Amino acid sequence: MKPLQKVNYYLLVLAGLSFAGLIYLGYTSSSSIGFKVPRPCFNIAKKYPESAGLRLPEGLSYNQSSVVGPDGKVAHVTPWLAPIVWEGTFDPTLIDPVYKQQNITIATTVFALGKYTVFLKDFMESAEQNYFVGFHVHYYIFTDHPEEVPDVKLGQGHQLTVMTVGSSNRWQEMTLRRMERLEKLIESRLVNEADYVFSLDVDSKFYARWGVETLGRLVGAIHPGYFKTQREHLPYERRPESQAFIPYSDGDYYYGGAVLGGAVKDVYEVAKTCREQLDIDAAKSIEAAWQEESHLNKYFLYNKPSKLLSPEYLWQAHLPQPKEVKIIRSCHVIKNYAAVRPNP
Ligand SMILES: CC(=O)N[C@H]1[C@@H](OP(=O)(O)OP(=O)(O)OC[C@H]2O[C@@H](n3ccc(=O)[nH]c3=O)[C@H](O)[C@@H]2O)O[C@H](CO)[C@H](O)[C@@H]1O
Ligand SMILES: [Mn+2]
Repeated sequence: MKPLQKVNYYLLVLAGLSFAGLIYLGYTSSSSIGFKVPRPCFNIAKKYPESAGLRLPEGLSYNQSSVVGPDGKVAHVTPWLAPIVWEGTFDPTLIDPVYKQQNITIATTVFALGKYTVFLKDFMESAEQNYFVGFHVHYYIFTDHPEEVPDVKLGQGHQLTVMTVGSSNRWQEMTLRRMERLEKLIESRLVNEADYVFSLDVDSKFYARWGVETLGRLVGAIHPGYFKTQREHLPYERRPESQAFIPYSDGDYYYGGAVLGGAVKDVYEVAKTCREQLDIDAAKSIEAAWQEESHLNKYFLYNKPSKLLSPEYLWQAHLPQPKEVKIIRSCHVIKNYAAVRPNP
């Protein structure tokens, strides 16, 4: 090889190595705590702005979104064009095979502390009939009574881990600490173990399919009690001293605290932010009107979910079923508060 050819050759090798290095960095440095990067593309967050989140500027004046229009028809999209999942908006025969190809795992956290372990059997048995049947599901059951976790036969691809945690003597504390525990679980395990995560209330039962149609970057469920309510009457936290404060002039949907889901990375941001806001409130001895549900509503107001689940996915047994709700997929059971909660 002539000297000039040699230099060219070395330059080519160097360029090749640098290119390989760049690809490697793209794969490994896309997130600070090393989230499982969605398959073949790297730096997806940079490439697709949607992954960076849909923020609403504070102080903006806009009309409230309606879930049921004046014609009695339900809305299938939000004003920021996120789908609202209702019966008839998706086709299981098409959507299941599409998601099957992705070989995804859906982590699901369920808290059953104190006397709430009584809800586990019905929750788990009905989940096994309806919840992501045929997909990889990993339940993480948080409880202070591990011996009370029922032995429910799990379907193919479903597994369960019991997470033993300390007890609390206030029910508010048990529900409030879910955000912190979810944040820690994501950091320690879910970053490597799952693609999506749902955090669900245990005092409920599944009656119909809850599947891959519910997956998205950031997912919330419209609370069944308030989907026809004017914004000024929504039960948001209204005291400016709380971090969950939302002014009467603001707000669109009211989301139930019983459902939080999405891609692991996005749910991590919710859990971390809400935990921080809850800590600030606690230091000021203020507890939001509906505990973490109030903080979740604040988060979702300014960081728009990419998909909303209709009240089909979060119903309550004491409510009459209106004509807009064709099917109830998951329903909160009627509970005797005095019997299951340690304090009023
Ligand atoms: C339908 C809906 O959106 N429900 C929300 C609502 O009332 P709920 O009456 O549904 O709250 P809840 O009593 O079910 O508590 C929320 C969850 O915390 C856990 N838990 C609670 C108490 C206890 O002693 N042991 C225990 O394990 C359990 O997983 C339960 O499902 O407001 C709560 C906070 O105020 C939560 O935001 C709930 O998600
Ligand atoms: Mn509940």
